[in-house]
Amino acid sequence: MKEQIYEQIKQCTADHVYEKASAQMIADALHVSRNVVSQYLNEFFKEGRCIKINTRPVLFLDRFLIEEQNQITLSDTLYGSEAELEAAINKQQHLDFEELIGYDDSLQSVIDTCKATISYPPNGLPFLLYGPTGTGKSLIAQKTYEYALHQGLITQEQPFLILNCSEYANNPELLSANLFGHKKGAFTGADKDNPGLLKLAQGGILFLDEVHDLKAECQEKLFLFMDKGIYHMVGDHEHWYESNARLIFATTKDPKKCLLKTLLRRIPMIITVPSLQERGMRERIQLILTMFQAESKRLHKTIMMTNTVYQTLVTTDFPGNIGDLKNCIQAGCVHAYYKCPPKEPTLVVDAFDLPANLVSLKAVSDKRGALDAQNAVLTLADLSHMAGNDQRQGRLNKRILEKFAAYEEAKIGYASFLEGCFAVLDDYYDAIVLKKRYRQNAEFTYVQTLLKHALDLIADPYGIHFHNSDLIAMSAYLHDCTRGAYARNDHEQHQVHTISALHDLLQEELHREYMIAKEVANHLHANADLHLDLLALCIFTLYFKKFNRANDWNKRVGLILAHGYSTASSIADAVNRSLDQYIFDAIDMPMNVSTAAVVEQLNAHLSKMGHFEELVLLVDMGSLEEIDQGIDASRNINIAMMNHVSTKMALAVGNGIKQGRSLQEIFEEVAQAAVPTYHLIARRHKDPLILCSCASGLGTAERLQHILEDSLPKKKAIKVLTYDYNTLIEKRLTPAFFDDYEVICIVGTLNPNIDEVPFIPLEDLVINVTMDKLHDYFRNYLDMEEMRQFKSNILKNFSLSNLITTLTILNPGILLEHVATALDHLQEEMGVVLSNATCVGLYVHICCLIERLVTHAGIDTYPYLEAFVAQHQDFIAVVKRCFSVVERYYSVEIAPSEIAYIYEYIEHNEEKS
Ligand SMILES: Nc1ncnc2c1ncn2[C@@H]1O[C@H](COP(=O)(O)OP(=O)(O)OP(=O)(O)O)[C@@H](O)[C@H]1O
Repeated sequence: MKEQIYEQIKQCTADHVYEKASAQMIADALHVSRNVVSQYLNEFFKEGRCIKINTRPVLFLDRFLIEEQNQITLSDTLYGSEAELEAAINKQQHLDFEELIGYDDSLQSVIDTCKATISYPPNGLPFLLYGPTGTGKSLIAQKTYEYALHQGLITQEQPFLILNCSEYANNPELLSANLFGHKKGAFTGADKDNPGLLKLAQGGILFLDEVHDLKAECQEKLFLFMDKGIYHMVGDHEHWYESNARLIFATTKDPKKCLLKTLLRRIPMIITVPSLQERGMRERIQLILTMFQAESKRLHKTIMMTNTVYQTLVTTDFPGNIGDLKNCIQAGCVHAYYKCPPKEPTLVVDAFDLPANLVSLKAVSDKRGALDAQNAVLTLADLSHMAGNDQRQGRLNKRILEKFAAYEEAKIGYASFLEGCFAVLDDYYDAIVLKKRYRQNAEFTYVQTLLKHALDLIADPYGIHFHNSDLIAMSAYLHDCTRGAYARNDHEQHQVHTISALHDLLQEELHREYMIAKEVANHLHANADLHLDLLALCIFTLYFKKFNRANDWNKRVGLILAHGYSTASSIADAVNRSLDQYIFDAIDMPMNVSTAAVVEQLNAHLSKMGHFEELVLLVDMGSLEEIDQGIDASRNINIAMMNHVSTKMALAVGNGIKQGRSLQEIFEEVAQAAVPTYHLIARRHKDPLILCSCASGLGTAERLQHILEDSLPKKKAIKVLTYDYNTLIEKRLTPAFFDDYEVICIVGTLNPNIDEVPFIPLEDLVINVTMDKLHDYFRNYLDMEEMRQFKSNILKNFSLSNLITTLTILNPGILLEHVATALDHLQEEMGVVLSNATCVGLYVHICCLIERLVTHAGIDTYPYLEAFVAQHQDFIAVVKRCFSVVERYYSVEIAPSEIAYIYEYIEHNEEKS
């Protein structure tokens, strides 16, 4: 509802029917309560969207529309009356030439010349406006005067006077008398002195319209005045009179044919004013709009027109140009006004209201059919859209195309062409941003938000940054693109070839900016259905180049080519972002493509890249020679390649490119730094571990494991595992084992000699010689109290009898007795005395051995068994003898493999002793 009310206000403002912009009238129109409307209107006023005119009733007008229509910025939004508002507008305007439609387009050069000529020191120069009737010559002369006034060239007291020479075509004497003045009695009827217009225009401007009707004699007199500043009044040939009036002439006829050469020589500037036909469609729509607006204001009615009327007005070739068009519109409004009931607020002008000679009845009925089908009744707001917004954009497009035409015709070089385009964009920016000539309505805000999002997403990562005001200018352009399609297409139809040539040039020369523009265009199209046509794409490309003037992205291009779903693009994106510049493009390749396919993709990519001089190529794998040979040889470029890609490296290369260093230098440095270094960091927490491994077999080890587990105060903190003795000595501990465990020590019967891990012989635990070592090995894992407990448990659990009881299922007392006796025999027979520790070790080992044999789990493997048997026959025989009682008692047989281990014990004893 709120926006509906605002729309109503906008409509009333657009149509100049201010009296309908009161709360009551709007409430009636929208069938809502007056109070609701009033509340919203006051909100608009507070938000600064509406102007409030404190009359009775109070009126509300669309502030932005008023500002746009008058091309001003209002500081106040509250006025006592309409007159007060008008005065505020007039005060700000000081517009002079800007009031002319086409002032910065078709009339631009006309106006520039007028300004320059009238300001020429010391007193300005005369000039002649030449153009068909009704093209605005009188108006331009009038505006020149206002300009001179505003510029302080003349004062308020110094007038603008007009002499239309054609009015005196049949009475040249009277013309002369009016122009130069006359003395009393100079001719019949001259009953008093007349100073003449030249004198009256002293210090100001005298506009001599239709000057071709000035007789030769008069032209000569005028020539003398222009030459010497003096003249005779009619009837007084004795005195010379002086005037410093500035002269402006106008004619519809060829000046060379209708003016004396002498006079013509005195007029240094002949300014040709274009006909209505030459004004182009946009200006014509603007003219129609302002003329209808003027009528709407005058008649206090909203004006609409049928499509037929509109079509007629835009297509008819009016011989009397703008004057005729105006007459036609006025006549149409007058006709419609008489048909319209007095209280009807809207005036619809239809084809029958126009002068009969303009519209053939057939055409009317034909167009009526089409009209009904389209239900096309146009409001002035529609016209405003078609002409107003589009005008600026159209001008921008036109000027860019003019620059391009000059480039194509080799009148300017590429650099000047670009600079020229930037200047055009700057002008557009001035018009939109500095002069605040853009109406920031909801639709505009929407376009701006969309564009900002697209630019942040797409352009920003490439280092293209812009100010908010640039964004407003671009949004205004985009906004216009979405609107005045009608006028644009009409106007630019014949320029399709030029536009496509411009497009090709920019794609080639500004390839990267072009690609960004294209991405933005695709984004806008996909997300908001906004369509950028080819020319708009070119304008966006130029904008991006303008924001990025300092960098020549298109000279050296970087390309990352890597396998994987988004490897290359991710690296390129990261580097472009961190260097804040568009350095790398990326090609992502599937994992399993051949080098030939890579080269094919590469060439396809390069062919789209336009003109560049150096290519820096980073590929993740593949032969550089093959790639080099595959690159399209016709490209006249330097190539630097590296078959290695990482973000760090791409960053270093990118940095070198950004700094403008030579490719040789960049790559040398990068290659040197590319040698990889490595460092393994194992931070994972490993479990501390005691490993039990016994030559007496896994069973012994497992029992040992249980004793140790029982002895440890914190069972879970330190793990106890078993490991097969033979595997251990053959294969050692694998590195993976150390990855998982922190092996504190190996406890067992025989030393497996693992370098990295200390060994605690079982017997040492029994005979109690290892307490210091235990302290060293376990201090990192046990606190003082735990250590004390651990040691005391070891003492308790590792007494020989306890150990044997735990390790075997046999009667420990009998078993130990047998083993001790047998070992005593052995020492005797061998003539050796084994150390206490070795004995204890052998007790344990042999007890376990016997139990294994009893339980049929004997060890029949021993590395190098054959060699042992061959070399140690005697020892085997001695053992057999000494242990014959044991063998018999337990009904077992000690195999050579078992004897080999006993041998090792004894041999170690020798090493120890
Ligand atoms: N650029 C313009 N913008 C708006 N209105 C214009 C413009 N040019 C002309 N007009 C309007 O067109 C009408 C004809 O203009 P004007 O009388 O100045 O033309 P002219 O060339 O002097 O004609 P003539 O040669 O017949 O004297 C006027 O009502 C004028 O206000």
